Amino acid sequence: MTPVPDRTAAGGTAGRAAWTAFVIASAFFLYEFVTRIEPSLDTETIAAFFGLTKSGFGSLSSLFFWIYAPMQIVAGLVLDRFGARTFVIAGSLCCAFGVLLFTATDISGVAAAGRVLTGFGASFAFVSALWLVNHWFAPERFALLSGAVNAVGMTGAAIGAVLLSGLVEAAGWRLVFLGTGLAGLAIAAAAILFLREPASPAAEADTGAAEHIRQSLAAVAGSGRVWAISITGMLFYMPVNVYAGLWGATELTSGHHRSQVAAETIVSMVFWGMALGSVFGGWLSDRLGHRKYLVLGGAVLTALAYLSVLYLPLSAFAEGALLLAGGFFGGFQMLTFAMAKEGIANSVTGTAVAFVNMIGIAGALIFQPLVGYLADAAGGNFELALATVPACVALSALIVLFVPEYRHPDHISDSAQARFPARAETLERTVP
Ligand SMILES: N[C@@H](Cc1c[nH]cn1)C(=O)NCC(=O)O
Repeated sequence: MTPVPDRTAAGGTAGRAAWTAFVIASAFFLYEFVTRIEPSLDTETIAAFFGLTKSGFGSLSSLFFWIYAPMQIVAGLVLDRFGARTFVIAGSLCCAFGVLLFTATDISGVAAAGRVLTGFGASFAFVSALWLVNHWFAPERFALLSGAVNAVGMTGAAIGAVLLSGLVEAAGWRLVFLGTGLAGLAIAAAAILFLREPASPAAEADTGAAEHIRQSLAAVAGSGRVWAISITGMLFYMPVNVYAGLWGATELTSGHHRSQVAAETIVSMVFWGMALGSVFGGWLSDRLGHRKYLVLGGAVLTALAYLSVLYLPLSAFAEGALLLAGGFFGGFQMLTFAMAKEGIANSVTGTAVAFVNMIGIAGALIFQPLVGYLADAAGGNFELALATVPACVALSALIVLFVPEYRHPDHISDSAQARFPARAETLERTVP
């Protein structure tokens, strides 16, 4: 067992350093979320500027994800070995320089290199934030604070998109990209000046690169429990990627005859619900000291909400309210990160979080085109193709039912042991 460092972050200098790390890492996550959606703010002008067709522009924009997804596991491995500070600084710099390169050129190949650099830097944001939360704060605060990181990303991106589209209209996309590039440099500067490394097993690690990779991957990718949780997370996250992120508005306009603006507004409820639900779910889970049945209950309620929106004759208001609820209970999928990392040693937290995230993002790369293909095969019937959304979420509930609720001793702090000895013992036991 790895000794549990003092992660109580109760106040004083340690408390300040912990909260500073939380704010900087959340700001980096929010920032990378803005950079990923930024090209969508003025697709036609940007495509025309680089002389690209719609599909060429789509490919240019999606380069972000092609580097972001595989880099997750690399990010997790290096965080566990070297700590987070260097990678938050380097990641935010790469993200920012990628945006600046994109705006400085009129050659599509150079813009593509900029997009790859942005995706590369961005890949460190989410995993670093959860790694810092894990190592700066007590284990009983992980679910709440990781949910809060998610909420910052979601609300920041939602509000940022509205603000930035206004600015793009007023000042043009290149100036807005220049501004966001500079904002990234400001985050890197804040990290250089204020981000402190927490006490973690990385500080004492002396294994060679090959041995570290072998041991960490064996602990994470070699664990059936981690695989089951990752697939649960992927299926549970599927409505966000597939419904809210791509096809939901199309289904509401074509199947439910909503206007484009009404459909976009209704779909945006998913993100607001998620922001609230990931914080509430995390808070409740930390309070109860349980994860599994909250994931299960959240998934069942999410599936019911999407089933109702897809197949019941409802008013626009009721659709919005149900998607808010679907997003809210969908926010409970953030608990899959806590479940995965808590089952194994503290020294591989970054790799575990990164693995769950990578599988979740891979789901988007599979399901987004799959639903499009199903809709085409069904003669353009999205209502039918989107049955996969509640079906996947229901499947996630079924899978998590068979995942044991288990907490490795590294993730039970001394204070929790002292306060709840019986609960600590129960959590350590494998409960089917
Ligand atoms: N909530 C995650 C995605 C996820 C993966 N598995 C379960 N949930 C998320 O938003 N990650 C942020 C990212 O961009 O990587």
